[in-house]
Amino acid sequence: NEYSYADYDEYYREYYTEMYSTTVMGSVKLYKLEQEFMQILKKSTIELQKQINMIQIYLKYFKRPKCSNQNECKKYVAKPLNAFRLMRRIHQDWPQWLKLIKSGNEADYIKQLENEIVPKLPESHDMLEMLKNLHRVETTYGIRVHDYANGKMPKTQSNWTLTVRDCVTMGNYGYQIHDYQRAGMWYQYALNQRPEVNGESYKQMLGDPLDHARLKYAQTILIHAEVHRNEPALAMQEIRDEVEQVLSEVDAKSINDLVNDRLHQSVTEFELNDNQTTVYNRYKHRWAHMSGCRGMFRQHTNLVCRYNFTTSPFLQLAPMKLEEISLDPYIVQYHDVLSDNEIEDLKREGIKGTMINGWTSLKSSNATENESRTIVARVAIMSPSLEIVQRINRRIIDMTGFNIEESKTIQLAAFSVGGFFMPHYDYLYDRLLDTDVLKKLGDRVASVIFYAGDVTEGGATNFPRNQLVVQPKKGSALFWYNKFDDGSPDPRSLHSICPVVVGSRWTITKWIHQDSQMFLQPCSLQPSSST
Ligand SMILES: O=C(O)CCC(=O)C(=O)O
Ligand SMILES: [Fe+2]
Repeated sequence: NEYSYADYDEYYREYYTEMYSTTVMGSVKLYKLEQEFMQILKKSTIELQKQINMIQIYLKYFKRPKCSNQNECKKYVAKPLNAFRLMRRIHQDWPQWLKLIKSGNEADYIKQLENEIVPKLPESHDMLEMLKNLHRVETTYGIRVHDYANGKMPKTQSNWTLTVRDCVTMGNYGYQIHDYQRAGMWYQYALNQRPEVNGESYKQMLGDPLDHARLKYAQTILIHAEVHRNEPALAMQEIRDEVEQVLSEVDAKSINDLVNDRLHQSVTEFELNDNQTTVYNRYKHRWAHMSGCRGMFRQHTNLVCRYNFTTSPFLQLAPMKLEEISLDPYIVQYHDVLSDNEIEDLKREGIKGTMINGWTSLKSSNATENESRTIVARVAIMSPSLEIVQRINRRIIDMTGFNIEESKTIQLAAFSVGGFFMPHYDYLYDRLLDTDVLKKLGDRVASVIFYAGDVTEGGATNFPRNQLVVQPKKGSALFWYNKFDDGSPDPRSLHSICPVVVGSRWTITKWIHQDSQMFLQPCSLQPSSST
């Protein structure tokens, strides 16, 4: 399988290009870029002001009596020196003034904007990725638009408010992906906002967002109603085309009447159907994933915390705090297994190396240009030659008793807001075992996830089939089996990651492969043997 350069280019872009939207660092870069932009704009006002001052002086100083008819003009130029001065000014001075005015276009600040800001602007796929992330948080947690726009997350309050333009953009995204329920709520919210301070000036420059929102809202109302009346009869896109066609033919007043009528109802039809249109309810596991993320699983009690002394000789000296999350299937969380310093070392090395985009799925061979794949995290595959990686591998051996001789890399992942993973199995079974590396290593019998940080809100590891969620806790590690002792896959190991709501989520993933374990006793970890 050799890559041509063209393929490699594509590969490079897909996996290596850092987007602003997918990491906190990316957002920091954007924040700095905006500050730079503001600096340059500030400079531009000074330069422009200078120019304005000069022009005003010119206008004042060279003020002439206005000649409103032929005779008056004649009278002025009849004085010979006036004619001379007129000639001289126009011949000598005016070109200079023209130059001054034109120089505005070559001003430093414009060059700076072009050279330093424009090349760094985010592209539309970057913006799209961010909208996907926000939409995922919104729909997974069922956050109301009013709350979202005011930073009120299910568990934490953040200090932000979205502007009308922000809300219309959220609406447009919903509309674009056929989520008319969310689109309707965002448009409605935007249209109900009081006019912004300086709104008129913004409108002049950026256009009136509400003009557009009014029409979109009307379209959304009709599409939403039609979709619910008529679900299987027409495809979404057909309904949309039809509604857009109909509304392009009616007068503005009818649209306004429709919009105004709806706007003043306090609870809209959109809100009433809260979980009908999200994609999640079409799939059982997706639904369970969402329930878990929303905190709807029952609480598990009767489990214990204890110290693990037994897995390795080392543990007899430094036992690990172990919390049983579930006995069957066996899922445990080790606490305080990574120190803050180790975490810092690891992140530093990870960031220093190459981080690549972690995608939701492999690119299918018949993928079209804008296939709906999503970046879930930035990932670094870290080499076992690094001291910190050796330490962590040592820790994994101590914790689990497994042999990881053959696969000593570890994977660092950074998820930013919206970062997630849909329910999946870590075992490959017969899926990818035909690749050389995996043939050698064997399937992934067990998985270890270290939490390299706390997450302010969201980001739980979710086991939908067991109705269990585990919130990341800095320095702790989660361990579970993906397969039964006989090597057959355990479907209860299905797991997912709830979207990050606030903050970022750092983890280290280690898959424990089958073949190194041939001569070990995986059942030594069963709770019966260690209590
Ligand atoms: O980070 C987690 O909680 C789980 C990660 C995961 O499922 C994976 O890397 O396979
Ligand atoms: Fe996984």
